[in-house]
Amino acid sequence: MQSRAFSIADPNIMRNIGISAHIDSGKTTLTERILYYTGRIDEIHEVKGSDNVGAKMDSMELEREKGITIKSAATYCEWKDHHVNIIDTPGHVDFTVEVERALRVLDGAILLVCGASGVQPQTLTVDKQMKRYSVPRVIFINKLDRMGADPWFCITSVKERLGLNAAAVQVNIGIENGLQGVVDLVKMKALYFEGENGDNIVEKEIPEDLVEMCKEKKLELLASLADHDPEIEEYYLNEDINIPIDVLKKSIRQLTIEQKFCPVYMGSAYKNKGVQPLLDGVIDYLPRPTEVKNYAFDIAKNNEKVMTEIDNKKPFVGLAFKLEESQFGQLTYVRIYQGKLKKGATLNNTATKKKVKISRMVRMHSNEMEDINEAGAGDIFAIFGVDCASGETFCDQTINWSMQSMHVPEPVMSLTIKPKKTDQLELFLKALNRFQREDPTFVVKQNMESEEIIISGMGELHLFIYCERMKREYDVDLIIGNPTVNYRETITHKATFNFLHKKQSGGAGQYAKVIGYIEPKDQSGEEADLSCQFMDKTEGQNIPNEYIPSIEKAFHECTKKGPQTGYPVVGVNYVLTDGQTHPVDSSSLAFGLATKYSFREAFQKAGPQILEPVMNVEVTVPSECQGSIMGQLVRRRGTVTNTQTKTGLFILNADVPLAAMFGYATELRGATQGLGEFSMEYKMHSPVGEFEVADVIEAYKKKRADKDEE
Ligand SMILES: Nc1nc2c(ncn2[C@@H]2O[C@H](COP(=O)(O)OP(=O)(O)OP(=O)(O)O)[C@@H](O)[C@H]2O)c(=O)[nH]1
Repeated sequence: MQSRAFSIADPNIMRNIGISAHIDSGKTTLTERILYYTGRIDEIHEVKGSDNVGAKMDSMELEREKGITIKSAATYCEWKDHHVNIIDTPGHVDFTVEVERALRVLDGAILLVCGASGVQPQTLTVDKQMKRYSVPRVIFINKLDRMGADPWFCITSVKERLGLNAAAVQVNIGIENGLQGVVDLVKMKALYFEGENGDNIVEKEIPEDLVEMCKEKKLELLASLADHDPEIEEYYLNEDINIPIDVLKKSIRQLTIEQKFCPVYMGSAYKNKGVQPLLDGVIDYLPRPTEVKNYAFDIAKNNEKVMTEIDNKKPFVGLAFKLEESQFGQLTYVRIYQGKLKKGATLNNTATKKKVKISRMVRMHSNEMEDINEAGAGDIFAIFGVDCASGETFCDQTINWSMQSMHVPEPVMSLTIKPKKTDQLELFLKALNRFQREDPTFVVKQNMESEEIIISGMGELHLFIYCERMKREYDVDLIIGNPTVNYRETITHKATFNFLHKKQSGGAGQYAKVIGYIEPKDQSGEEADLSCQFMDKTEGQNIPNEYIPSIEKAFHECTKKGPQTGYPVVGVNYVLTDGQTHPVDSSSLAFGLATKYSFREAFQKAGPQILEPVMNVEVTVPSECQGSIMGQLVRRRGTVTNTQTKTGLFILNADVPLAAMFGYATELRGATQGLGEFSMEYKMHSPVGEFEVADVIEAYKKKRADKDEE
């Protein structure tokens, strides 16, 4: 471990960037190259390389084996006197919360697109996330050395499928095996990457055969900027491509930061072509921390929205955005939104109200670290030995601010697990506890009746990875149950209730009457409203105020377990309009029970519906498998949403219920001699088909009956 004290970095020469993409697009490979060219590592190791070293960023053993990045690692490097923090974000859809967390703290991103496949399902997801957090991006079209690569097809798919105003700032020189370099359209110069690892950039004139194309592409670039920039419009209308470099760069920078434009770079990380100009692009076009607006909520002032300022003199505000268990204790990644931090300082955790002393600060370089004594506004670093959960805010003791909370998606799938041997129970619980603190989408619940542990997450692979880590890191063997889909229940129309709960024979009596209705929530907004809300619309004192809280509580209790499937109820309002009490026999207990019965009764009348998670599935197969693939997905209740054919490949998108996707990997492999690939991401919850409803209800009844028998 190296130890080097750093002085505070100037936020004006700082960039906080992430690299996001569809699985296998080459993020790890690209990051590895970036670390190499910036001098952070001396050698290049391939992701699935035969040298057994593995790329630097994939620090977990499991990651190396699988060759996929499942945990984001933060690192930093220096490029042309700039200090660049990079978060390598995982690409697989099952790990989106890691991507979201990374995007939350970044000021800009590289959106990586595979040069042969263009926009893929996960590209859509990360793009949506970038839009949600207003992250400006530059695009890198990678793998241009691959068979079938076509940067112009990719740019069209970026424009059409992501709806981005994107244009190339480069033109490739050669393609596939013949990829030689790129033309820089801003400077109108050809760039070649010579030497064993492409370290040596040689600038030449544009090759004769590309001159016309470069002129055309430069005009396209000007056209994309002209709509938003009158100065560029002049050049464009005059078809004047000899625009001064600084004028063009200034426009690209401004429009990129405003998210009105995305400059597109291209090359091949693997073949060491085009990475250094991309780094220049990060510095030239992505924002400094000082150019990004961030807000916090002032808890002392009733959560008033306040703007944080990248200013070292202001009180410290930092967000813990990622936790990792390391051999030295819990490692917490922090992004500073305001102020600076010195080792030894004491901070407040706004969520827990606990004071914490910062005794060790480090900068991470994958799984290695460097000790630092202080860090300043805008920077990203890590602290040791601080007890907190991800998403919590730390403040200087003079203020009490909270950064906005992060969007955490609902888990869509569950598994029951238990340790094979009872003496492993303690380790088993310890591991579960740790995984939960690291990952808010990994949810652990105990079924009180069966004493089973149920883990829920974002998909099969997500849960599988945790089971695997349990074995490898804690040596706990598991008994794993069948995966189940997380259904939800809702209603389709309004239904009234008028329910009297009365028990007045012997002992203390019970009397409570509730009148009102339940109704589905308004779903006209962009995102589904899954909350359940209690509304008190009573007038007068037919139900005294003291009973209202127990009615509200009982309603929320009911929504935790829907009557048909035992899964939660979503998107329902319970509106109380009137009621009745008895001078002696009414009580909170009686009103609680009346509410439960009224809800159950009204629910049956309100057109109950069971919802299931539906996935956006993308399958890529050799063209000749087209027919069988369509058939497979239709049998799995899929609805085809898009198909395309490209250089011998057939690409199909379909919405398919998650419950129908179990075992698909094996079926696809069988039908395509192992040549087919698929990926899926959660899209929405939709009503279960009419033929399947009975099965889902039956399965729930059977489960309950089995439990009763036990
Ligand atoms: N031909 C070619 N292959 C590449 C290129 N970049 C990466 N690859 C290969 O593509 C595969 C995936 O690369 P990774 O760098 O692991 O991709 P990733 O996006 O980090 O993958 P995940 O973390 O699993 O999403 C590896 O076999 C790489 O060697 C490239 O420019 N050209």
